[in-house]
Amino acid sequence: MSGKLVMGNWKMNGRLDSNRKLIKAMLEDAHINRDGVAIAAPHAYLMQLSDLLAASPMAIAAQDMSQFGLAGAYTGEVSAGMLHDIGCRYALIGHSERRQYLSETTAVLNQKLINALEAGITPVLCVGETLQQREAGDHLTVIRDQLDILAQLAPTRVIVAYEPIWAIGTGKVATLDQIREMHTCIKQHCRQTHGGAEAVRVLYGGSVKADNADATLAIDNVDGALVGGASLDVESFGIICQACLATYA
Ligand SMILES: O=C[C@H](O)COP(=O)(O)O
Repeated sequence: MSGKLVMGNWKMNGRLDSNRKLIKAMLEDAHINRDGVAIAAPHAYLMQLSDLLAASPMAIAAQDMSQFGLAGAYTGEVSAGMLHDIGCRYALIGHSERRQYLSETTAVLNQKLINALEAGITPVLCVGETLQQREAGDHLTVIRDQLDILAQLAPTRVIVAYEPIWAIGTGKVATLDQIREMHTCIKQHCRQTHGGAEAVRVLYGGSVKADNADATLAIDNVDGALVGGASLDVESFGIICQACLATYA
């Protein structure tokens, strides 16, 4: 898919009934019900979304996957192969909330990236700095270190999501200059480490809302958005999806 991608990350939210109502409303909005829009739902609801979206060009995404292989004695784990089997096109890898609460290491994330690619799923590697790292002037170094995991992988099959941790869920969206600087850094680093700058798509995430989507998505090197809270509200999400279409040259 060329063009800009909007991915709604429901995080740990949803119930069968409310999912049905939300997806029904999304299917009735032409700005949402189209190619280039994906929903990352909790594992428990991915099969429901696969069924509800069976006739839609919208994609489903996983919020994580097992570091372990295709099958085996790994109680509670969900493998990349299983996620592909139920129709997942994308999977978030290393979201900052998982790095924070579940202490995901670089080695674990590297294995998850490999598992995703081997299963035919496009991984979305989430990177971002803390406010303390930014205030110390370390934000570029932190992101470059997080990107090094991609050095051995095919750049055309990986998406990066830049999410300043201090902007997630806070309503404090990064400034246009901050976003421009970080997205440019990510593409330059990818060009230097594995010659894939043009191929690597970079999404922005961190308090993307209806009232800031136009400006955010119009920035060079912003190839789409990873939307948390606003993806649970069909009106807001529709405006963000519309902004994505409008800013795609
Ligand atoms: O995955 C989504 C990001 O964590 C952003 O979440 P947010 O839009 O609620 O700030």
